[in-house]
Amino acid sequence: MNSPLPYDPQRLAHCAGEIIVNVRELAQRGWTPATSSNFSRRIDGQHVAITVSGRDKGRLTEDDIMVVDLDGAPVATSHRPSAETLLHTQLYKRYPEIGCVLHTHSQTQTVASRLYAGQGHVHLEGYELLKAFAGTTTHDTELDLPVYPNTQDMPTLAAQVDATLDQQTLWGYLIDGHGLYAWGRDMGEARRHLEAFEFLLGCELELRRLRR
Ligand SMILES: CSC[C@@H](O)[C@@H](O)C(=O)COP(=O)(O)O
Ligand SMILES: [Zn+2]
Repeated sequence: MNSPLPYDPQRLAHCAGEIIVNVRELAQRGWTPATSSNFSRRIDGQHVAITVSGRDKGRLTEDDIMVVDLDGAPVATSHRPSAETLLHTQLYKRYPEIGCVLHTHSQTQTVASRLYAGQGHVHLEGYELLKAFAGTTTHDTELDLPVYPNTQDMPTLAAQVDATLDQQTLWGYLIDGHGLYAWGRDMGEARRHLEAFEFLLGCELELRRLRR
């Protein structure tokens, strides 16, 4: 007899469904080129649904979503999780209220990451859309979106993210030449944050072009 699963399969099906529907829309905008990007959703206090490594994120099915524990180890599956699983699980581990992490590779995100890598952050100030970030109630605010150097060494990157999180509340960050991570308490909030960063980075790039 098969041993029972350590998570609720109905909850997994719900999380996988949310990922499939939302990521299809993000992919249609061109934010997940060439199998890039990865996505996850918290199932419960110890388990996370995450995309299988290397899959075409624009055509996800239930077989492309697997379960890992908060250390990133696969649970009841032989699939290989995203190469960047640690960047997801570090957030779920640190913040019990976080329910969703979205990572995309749009052109706007990637170009902005290149332009602002030297500075280490993108300063965002004076935009009405800053109110899209949870906890912000006025446009009269500012935030620095960090830009970390790219590396294939996930523990190194995760340690840099952790160090920043010790200093300030964040809803996302850029990786140089790579893309954006954004998160939230549920899919809707994570997606709102992702879309807000995309829009604000687009504004910064356009302003830079016009001021040249
Ligand atoms: C296809 S290049 C992009 C990858 O190296 C990586 O950055 C990425 O976002 C997707 O990796 P994955 O292992 O499929 O989750
Ligand atoms: Zn990536």
